[in-house]
Amino acid sequence: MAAHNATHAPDHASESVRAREIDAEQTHLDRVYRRLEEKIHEAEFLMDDAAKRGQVGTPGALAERDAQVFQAGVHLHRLNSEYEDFLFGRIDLLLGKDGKKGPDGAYTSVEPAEGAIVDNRARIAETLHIGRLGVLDADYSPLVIDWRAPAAAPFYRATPVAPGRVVRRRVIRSKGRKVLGVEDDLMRPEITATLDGEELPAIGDGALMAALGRARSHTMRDIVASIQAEQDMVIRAPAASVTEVEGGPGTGKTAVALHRAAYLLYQDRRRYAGGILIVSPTPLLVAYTEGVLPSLGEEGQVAIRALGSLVDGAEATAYDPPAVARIKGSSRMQKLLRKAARAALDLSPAGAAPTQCPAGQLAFGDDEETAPAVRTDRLRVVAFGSRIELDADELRAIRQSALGGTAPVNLLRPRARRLILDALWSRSGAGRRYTDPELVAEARAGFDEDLTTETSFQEFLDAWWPELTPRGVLAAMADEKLLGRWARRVLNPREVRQLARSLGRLDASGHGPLSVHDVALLDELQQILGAPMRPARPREADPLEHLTGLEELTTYADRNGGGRGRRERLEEERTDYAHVIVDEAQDLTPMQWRMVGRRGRHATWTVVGDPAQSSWSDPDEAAAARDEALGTRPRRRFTLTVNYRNPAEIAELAGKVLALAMPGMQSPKAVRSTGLRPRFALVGDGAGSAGESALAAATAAEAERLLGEVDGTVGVVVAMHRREQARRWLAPLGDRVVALGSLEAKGLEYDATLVVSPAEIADESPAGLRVLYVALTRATQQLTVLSAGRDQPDAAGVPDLLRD
Ligand SMILES: Nc1ncnc2c1ncn2[C@@H]1O[C@H](COP(=O)(O)OP(=O)(O)OP(=O)(O)O)[C@@H](O)[C@H]1O
Repeated sequence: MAAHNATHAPDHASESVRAREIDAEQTHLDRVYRRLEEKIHEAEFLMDDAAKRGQVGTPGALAERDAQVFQAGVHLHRLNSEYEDFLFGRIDLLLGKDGKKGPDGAYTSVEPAEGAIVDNRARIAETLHIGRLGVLDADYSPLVIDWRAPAAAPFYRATPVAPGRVVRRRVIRSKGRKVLGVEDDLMRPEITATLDGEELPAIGDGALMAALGRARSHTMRDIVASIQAEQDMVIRAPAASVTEVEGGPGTGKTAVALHRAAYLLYQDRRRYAGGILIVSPTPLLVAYTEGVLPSLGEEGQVAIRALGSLVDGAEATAYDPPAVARIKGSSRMQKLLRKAARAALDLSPAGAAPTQCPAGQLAFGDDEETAPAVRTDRLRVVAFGSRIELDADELRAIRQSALGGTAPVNLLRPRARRLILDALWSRSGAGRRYTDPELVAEARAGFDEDLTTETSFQEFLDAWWPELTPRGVLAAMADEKLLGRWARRVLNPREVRQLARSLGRLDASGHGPLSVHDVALLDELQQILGAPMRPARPREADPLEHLTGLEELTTYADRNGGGRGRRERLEEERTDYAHVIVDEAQDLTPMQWRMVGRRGRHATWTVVGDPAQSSWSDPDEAAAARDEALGTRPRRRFTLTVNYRNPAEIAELAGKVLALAMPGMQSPKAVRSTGLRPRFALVGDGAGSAGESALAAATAAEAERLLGEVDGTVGVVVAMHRREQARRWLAPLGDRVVALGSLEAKGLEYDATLVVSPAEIADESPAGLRVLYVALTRATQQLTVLSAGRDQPDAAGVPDLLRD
């Protein structure tokens, strides 16, 4: 933790020293921009030149041209993106142990040379500026070091306890091309250091506190200028295998995960051209975080997806009450879905069990409306002049035998077809007419050909072994009687009823509102059924890809119009990633772990979470599913210990719920305090609609009061069933206020938070106390807890759950 632990020098510098230091940084920034402009011109020239070479056809010229286009495209893509604080940091370093320089032109040694400090006096031997991208001067000396480069690591890692070569660490604040201020931390306050003969001054109040004090908007900001040492260790951890990060609320897990994605791309762009997937629990958190990577200069290869949007063509919009969520998320569903997918074959529209099959119960491929009215309880064919028939029992036996394999159900159809032909052939007795095996084989080939080219035979197959869709099977499970049969020894009758009712919101073809849990079931079914056999979509030719074969240029093209749609489609089609980052991992249900696991079978992983915030009721079951998804890959574990979000006053109150929810679990240490204690408010008495309107009035009044207190956003957290109500209550207050169901608050933060009826939130589900802990840890400045009768508040309005 660099800035946090740093001994901060009092601001001795006079205004003129401050102005001089700002001027010096301005001069450097001007130089950087001049160099950037030169590079832009160079890149444009190269692109132009490369286009001309395209007309020369020799292989050598083409290879050279491709390399040039690639380089120029990378430069243009990066340089064309104007960043507000392109340059944000600087370190002043002592002479290194050896004289070696890295590829970025900086000395590589971490430790100072012997004799670098004499009698507590030292000379600054190297000054490095840190920015969002690396920029070399025309003579290859480093003007700006990329924040992800090894040479930038001391900017984040140096502390007064282990300062290495760093004497002064400076954060530069700028807007556009203008430097506004600097904040310094001295890592070796005991020494007097000189730079170019002048004493090194220290200015400002430290960068971290400045960053934390800023008002929050509806989107997250990057933290490149103030990443702390323990966070930096995670961001720069080697990519191999699995990196697991735990830490309490506000410790920067989400921020670290996003910065790690940018770091991995910087380290090994080619490898991660295979894509990085960031899985977020809710669309709200996706919207909150998705601006961070572009601000770090990365967007092309990273897909941030909510759990409910991981399956193409499905989008979770519905909410499942906890009891239903528990059934759908449980790993017991695997067995049930396997059974349902196989049994669903029996439900063909004219199948052997028509009474069990409400019309249109299943979707058959794309043309469900024109499903043929073919009998599937017997098969009659005419071959070699005689009639052959298979009855219902024989067909059932054939189906059972075909399903004996483990292959996906839709892919077993050719096998079933072969077994039917075998049975018909044997019934025909034709094989016995020949003794010569060659003649037998010839007759059999003719027999098969005659039958399989018959339209009626194909129609029978289509009806008897229809192509099942995940949605169709899910919809079939809404029939309680059928579901009860399929779920025998897996779910109890009450669970069967709850599940069937919940799936009843889907129409016969499985369309209708899906929940985040349904999406994981669809993914599992997709796996069980296998991809429907469709003609491959013709791939669109991309002129730039044709030129270079390299992803970076595609990103450049996307930025410059035209290519974006294509990139989004590529993301949609991609199901296997090179690296998977799971945010709020404690919340994934076993079925969701299976869904996410399938997207990273060959990936390396970063998994961040906090068990104390888990809204899943059976953590052991989820842990087992997580182990299965991550396999036997070795794991590297990190813990983040400092809460950067909540002031100590709010963290302390939340700690009371933590003690109830997870006895013995340590709260992270809050890094600052505001002196403002959380406020307790009460809803007036009243039952029924009077009580409801009192709650509405008190919620709106307190939200309005908080709006007056803070510059940024106010989050109002209510129990899930009150979400819609609360949105209506708060609508007149404008868009600085957001109403959130308790489960939607995950990962988000607001300047002020109003938590409405803690008891109601805690009673919502078996994990309710942990969900309440999440709600209480969303505020960066102020927190109000509003209690109603069920909260049993004391005279001061403190609800029972939050009393000592
Ligand atoms: N080093 C830092 N410098 C400045 N701000 C930071 C730093 N680390 C974290 N923050 C800020 O602290 C807040 C909390 O970070 P983040 O949301 O990543 O925490 P989290 O561990 O994911 O929290 P939760 O578990 O509650 O979702 C964010 O506003 C983030 O920008």
